Amino acid sequence: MSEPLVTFRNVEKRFDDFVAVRDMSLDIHEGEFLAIMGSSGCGKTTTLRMLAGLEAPTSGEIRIGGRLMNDVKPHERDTPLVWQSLALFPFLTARENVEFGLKMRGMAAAERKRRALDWLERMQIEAFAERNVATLSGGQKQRVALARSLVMEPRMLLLDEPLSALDANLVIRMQGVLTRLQRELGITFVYVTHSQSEAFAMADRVVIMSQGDIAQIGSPKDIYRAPANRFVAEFVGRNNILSGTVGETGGNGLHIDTPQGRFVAHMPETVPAQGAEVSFTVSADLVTLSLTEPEAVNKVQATLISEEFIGSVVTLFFEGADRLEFKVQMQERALLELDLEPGSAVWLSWEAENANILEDN
Ligand SMILES: Nc1ncnc2c1ncn2[C@@H]1O[C@H](COP(=O)(O)OP(=O)(O)OP(=O)(O)O)[C@@H](O)[C@H]1O
Repeated sequence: MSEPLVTFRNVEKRFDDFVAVRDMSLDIHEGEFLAIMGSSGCGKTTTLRMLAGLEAPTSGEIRIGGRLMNDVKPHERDTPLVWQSLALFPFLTARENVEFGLKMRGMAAAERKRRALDWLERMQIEAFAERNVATLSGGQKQRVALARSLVMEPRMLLLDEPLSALDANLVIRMQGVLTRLQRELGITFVYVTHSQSEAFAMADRVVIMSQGDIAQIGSPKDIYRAPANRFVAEFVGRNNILSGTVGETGGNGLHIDTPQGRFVAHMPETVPAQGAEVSFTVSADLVTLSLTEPEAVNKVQATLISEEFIGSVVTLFFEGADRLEFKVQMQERALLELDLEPGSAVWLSWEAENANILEDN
């Protein structure tokens, strides 16, 4: 693979005694869409600000295109940042804001106007081109800010919650617009968000951060199907997490004894010793629900507690032995055929290959 565009090597950022980013090592490749996700205060924005040159790392190295960037000022970089609270010029129109950078580069008036209008149109706000930005809504301003950065066709764009002020429908539309543009233009996107659906829908790779550390880096599918640790498993998606001790190994997989019964998981690359404590996850959409006892290796009896509908997908919450919560996700249509109500007793089952052993508990 070619040299990464960006490398973080053992980067730490401290504010006095507080460690906001700890020993971060990360490569970002040219043309990649990388999302950084995590709960509030985990260090996402600090990471992005270091990349933009707005904060200097306390230790470690950040390189862009091979060049050491630790002390390079923001204006000497080709890495514009689109913020939650964006610094548009309030006394200019939307179009003038978008044109600003091109004007600074000395582009002729007609050409920069054409380009600014083109980008405002792509962001679906051409109707507001001649309006003073101070009179625009938060979501309209966010799109002007995106147009203003994209019109410069930078090599890399840093985005901090750029869609946070938009309503749900517009978020989905803008996700489509941004991913298409990113692929077409080949710009490297580093995109900070606390929204899992946004990160997973758009990014090639997702970095999950927890209290200044990287908890996992991987494709959305890898992180969704094979969370590496309990933090990621709880943070991402609808995972069932079971814990127990390793029974005999070999044969058809790893046997794990838990308070809910003995289960079989497919053999992980590093086989834990007999008697070791392990946890494994099963995605809620990989659990099968039956009214009668199924012919399955892994099965539990459980009682329905509640249901949660999001669009046509429903998540069912069950209680199993030892009061463990189980989640099952299915299409609403399939649920209707089962005719369940709170208190209904069912069987839940899953394949051994869908049990993912956590690398650390
Ligand atoms: N200039 C600063 N001085 C002191 N502490 C800071 C400073 N900037 C950030 N921090 C602290 O560092 C931690 C990480 O902050 P950061 O803004 O990177 O979090 P985040 O993951 O982007 O959170 P959010 O999703 O809430 O924006 C927080 O605890 C924050 O209070």
